[in-house]
Amino acid sequence: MSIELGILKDLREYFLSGKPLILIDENREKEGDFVYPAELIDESMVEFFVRYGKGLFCLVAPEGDLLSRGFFKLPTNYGANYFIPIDFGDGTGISAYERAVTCRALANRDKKISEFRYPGHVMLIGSQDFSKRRGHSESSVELMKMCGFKPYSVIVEILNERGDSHDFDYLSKLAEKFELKTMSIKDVWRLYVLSNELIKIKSTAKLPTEYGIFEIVSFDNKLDYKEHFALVKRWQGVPLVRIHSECVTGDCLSSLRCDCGSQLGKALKMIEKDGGVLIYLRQEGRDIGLSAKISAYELQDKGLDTYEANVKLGFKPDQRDYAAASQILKALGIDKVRLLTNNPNKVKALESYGISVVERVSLYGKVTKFNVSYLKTKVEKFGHLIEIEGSKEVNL
Ligand SMILES: Nc1nc2c(ncn2[C@@H]2O[C@H](COP(=O)(O)OP(=O)(O)OP(=O)(O)O)[C@@H](O)[C@H]2O)c(=O)[nH]1
Ligand SMILES: [Mg+2]
Ligand SMILES: [Mg+2]
Ligand SMILES: [Zn+2]
Repeated sequence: MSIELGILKDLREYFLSGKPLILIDENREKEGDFVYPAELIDESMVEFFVRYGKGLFCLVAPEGDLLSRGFFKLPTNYGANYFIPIDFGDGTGISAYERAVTCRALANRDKKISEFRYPGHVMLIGSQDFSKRRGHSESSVELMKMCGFKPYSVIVEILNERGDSHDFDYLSKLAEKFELKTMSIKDVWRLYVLSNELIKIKSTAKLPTEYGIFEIVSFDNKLDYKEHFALVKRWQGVPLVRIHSECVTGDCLSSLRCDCGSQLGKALKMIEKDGGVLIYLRQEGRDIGLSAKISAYELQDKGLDTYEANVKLGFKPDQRDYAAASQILKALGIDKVRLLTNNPNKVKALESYGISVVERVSLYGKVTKFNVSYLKTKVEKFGHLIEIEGSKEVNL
């Protein structure tokens, strides 16, 4: 059994043992929620959520499921996906026992809104596509499904003694005190990518190029809905693979500010000769987009380096995720690669998504007086393995 399936099996047993998970959103909200399967929740778990969570007690279901059963959205001016809060049964609705009954009733797919009272005391949230929104709602529902429960979760934000919901230290102390498991939404995303086939081959055509004749392949992509594509040359054994992030300035305009264009040409030559795959990821500007990259260049013209400029603009130094690349490789029937890169983070990222990198093959681009400081920053701040002085491609 893969490690991931083992994790999910353990998690199922953990929930069945009557313990909630602490799910941490480290990127967007920087908050932690208790999460528990709606079909299992009972009075004592609701009481625990209310006593130790203290945030908004919510029941999450896929948006389409709620709409199809007649539940309706509350108006919102900022995109929150709250639905009308509900009660099941004819009591006051607020007791721990009654809120547990309401959650379990909603988890019974046959029950329509007409069997509930509203507005009630259990806030309903519609979860959306996990590929489009990576919040507590989406990740908790997907986690329920991956653990073999129905797609209904109960969540509540965890507030510390002062009522602050952004206290990671408090979360780890609470986890220790009650021996609770914690996971990040990023962990859930990785399990989701490993458990679901989100990218499939769509079309394949012949593409004669100056470097030789390749097959160009497009994909149906339900992972991030971007138009990544691949160039393939039939290979023997473990394929030579280049995972190339889009760089319009380098790849199309032969910019000398970076080494992307020369890397692309070199990679195509090597793949044409050895056989293998070039995956072209639509991740312009280390995934900040072209116009933001030009703003980053503007800051670099004023003296910031490529790392500092991203951060100054409010981005991470490198926004990229390689989940799509891993699924494209699997769609092409590849799970072992010889990877053309100087970037150790790409190797680590691919391996975290289940691709084994049997060899890293350096791919030096041109070193020019226009890109030497950019390359030095990549070595010093991103850990890239480029021997600038040693590179044969130097024309300073
Ligand atoms: N934000 C930002 N992105 C840049 C800058 N210069 C180049 N890029 C982007 O960096 C990415 C480089 O992609 P790759 O060459 O595939 O990856 P890498 O990190 O250089 O690692 P290698 O595999 O060793 O080439 C592209 O998306 C470029 O658009 C810059 O100054 N700022
Ligand atoms: Mg949240
Ligand atoms: Mg590069
Ligand atoms: Zn570039």
